[in-house]
Amino acid sequence: MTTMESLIGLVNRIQRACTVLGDYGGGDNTFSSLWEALPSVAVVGGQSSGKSSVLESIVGRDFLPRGSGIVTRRPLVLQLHKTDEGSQEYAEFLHMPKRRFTDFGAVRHEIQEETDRITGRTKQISPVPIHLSIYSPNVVNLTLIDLPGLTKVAVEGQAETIVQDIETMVRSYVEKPNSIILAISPANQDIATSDAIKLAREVDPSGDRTFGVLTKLDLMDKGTNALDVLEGRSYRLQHPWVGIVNRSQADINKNVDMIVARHKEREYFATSPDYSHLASKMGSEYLAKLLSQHLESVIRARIPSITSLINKSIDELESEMDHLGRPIALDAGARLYTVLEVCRAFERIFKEHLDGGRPGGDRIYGVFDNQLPAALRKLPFDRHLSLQNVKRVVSEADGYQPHLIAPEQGYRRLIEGALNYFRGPAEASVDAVHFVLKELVRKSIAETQELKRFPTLQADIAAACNEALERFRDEGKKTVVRLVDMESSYLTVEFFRKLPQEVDKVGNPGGNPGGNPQATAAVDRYGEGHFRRIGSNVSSYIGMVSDTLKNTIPKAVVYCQVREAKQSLLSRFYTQLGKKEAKQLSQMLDEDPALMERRQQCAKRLELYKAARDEIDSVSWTR
Ligand SMILES: Nc1nc2c(ncn2[C@@H]2O[C@H](COP(=O)(O)OP(=O)(O)OP(=O)(O)O)[C@@H](O)[C@H]2O)c(=O)[nH]1
Repeated sequence: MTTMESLIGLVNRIQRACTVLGDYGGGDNTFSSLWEALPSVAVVGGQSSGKSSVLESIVGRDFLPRGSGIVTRRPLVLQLHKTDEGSQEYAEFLHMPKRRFTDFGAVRHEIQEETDRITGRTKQISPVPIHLSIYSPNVVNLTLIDLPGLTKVAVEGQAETIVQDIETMVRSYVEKPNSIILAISPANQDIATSDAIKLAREVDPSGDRTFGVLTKLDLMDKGTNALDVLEGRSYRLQHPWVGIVNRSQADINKNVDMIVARHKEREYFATSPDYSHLASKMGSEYLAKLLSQHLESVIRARIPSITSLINKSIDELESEMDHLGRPIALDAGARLYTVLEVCRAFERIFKEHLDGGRPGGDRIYGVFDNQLPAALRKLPFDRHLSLQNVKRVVSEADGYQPHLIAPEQGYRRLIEGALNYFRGPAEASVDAVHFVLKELVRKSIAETQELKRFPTLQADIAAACNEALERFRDEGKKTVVRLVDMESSYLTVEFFRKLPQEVDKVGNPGGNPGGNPQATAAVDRYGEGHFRRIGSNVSSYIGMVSDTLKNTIPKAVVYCQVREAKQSLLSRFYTQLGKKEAKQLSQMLDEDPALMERRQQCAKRLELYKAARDEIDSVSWTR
């Protein structure tokens, strides 16, 4: 069975971890707050209602700052730990963990000093809590949060907004559903005017989590009593009202000991004609026990939901941390490793785009299968091999002496002229593939999760890839143009060997294969049929070349561009990287500051939740 001590102690430890890691609610809303999930008792009351007195009575010690105006200007998280009878009482602040305070006057002084450290000596308020733990045999295990007293008017030296600021801060504590409200009202004032009850009614209309405390019962006018309130007739709450008699100002001035004051209070109720029937359920000691039991039962009920919040938050934070990437190491070697790792991740994605697995590589095949053949088909060979042009080229090639057999020069000029047209589609294929590759680089950079954190490295990789792709494009162009030039430099002889026979056949419709070609040529030399035949011969030669180039251009493009991009897109970049100094490497890894900040916050949060999970696990083991 989990002990009460361990449960309240558990929440105390988690609360301390929360404060150390900056989670005290109300702050950064991008994270779910663990603090807000923890049950706590918030002490609320108007100024001079007796809040400090109630807290001191519960502790049995005089340790809170006193004075005029707003004394409590930061929340005070007061964690009470019961120790063995006879052991020495001491106090500890979270902000100075090494020091044990046995002098409670010094505790008061430190609360004042620590308040001023954040708020300055002005009368400003701050939501950052002060954590104070008190270890004593005279307390019960309990955690209370003392909040600034609600006020109605700003006094000299205070900002006009102070009234609202205090209410906003107090409200932020009491409106969360896990907060138990200790609403302090003085008995010598009409309950209907109580600031504490007014606020409690707003945030907890059912009165489920409000404990009403009535102070100053001894200061009520003679002949009146507070039974209507204490017995729940004036304002009904789910929990019974508790009446309190604290030290009067005169007692404080006389330094009446708190333990003596507790005795006096007990005596007051025991002997009071009005309240003796309620005596066992009145007084600060009873209040402390009641709260402790209630807090314990609330914590017990909340543990499963706190555990699931913790586990859910750990999962979320871990996946966010994965997403954000690990923090970057400081030494040059580790930085170089990080850069290489990121580059490799990028290259992996780029290759997936080319090889399949990710889309885009198919567009390269699209260039070879559609764009190139379409461009080849569109070449203006009809114009080039029109009767008129063939006639002109052949005649010009013959000069003053017409050809005798086949117009060799004419053929060559016509073919060379036609072959030149192939340069266009060849170079266009190189360009088209270049743009596909460039687009794939852009996509791959965007898809490389690891690169997202490093805008500079992203730009460097993009520049290196584009530079490499330009080089591959140049090489690709040279190669395809060379393929075309090769076609011009040496024509396929075999094709032409067949020509005289064909000419012969055409010239000899009778089909005499042994006929004299010279004679036939001489007959047709100036006829249209002769030029048409030349045109059609050249056309079929060009068709043959076109078929060849349709196959060889893609080979050249893949060889020079695609294969190179796969194998050595970042080769030069890697060579340069090896020469870089630590400083240049760290410039490459200059993360987006917002991302760095977010990672730090996530890491802190994760630490908090893991610490909290360990705390909960440790309690479970003691069951
Ligand atoms: N006689 C008597 N005096 C009380 C009682 N409770 C508080 N007082 C006195 O009322 C005055 C205000 O009490 P505090 O405990 O300082 O009240 P507080 O709400 O903490 O006041 P601030 O911190 O100024 O908001 C002090 O002089 C107390 O001695 C009580 O039950 N009986």
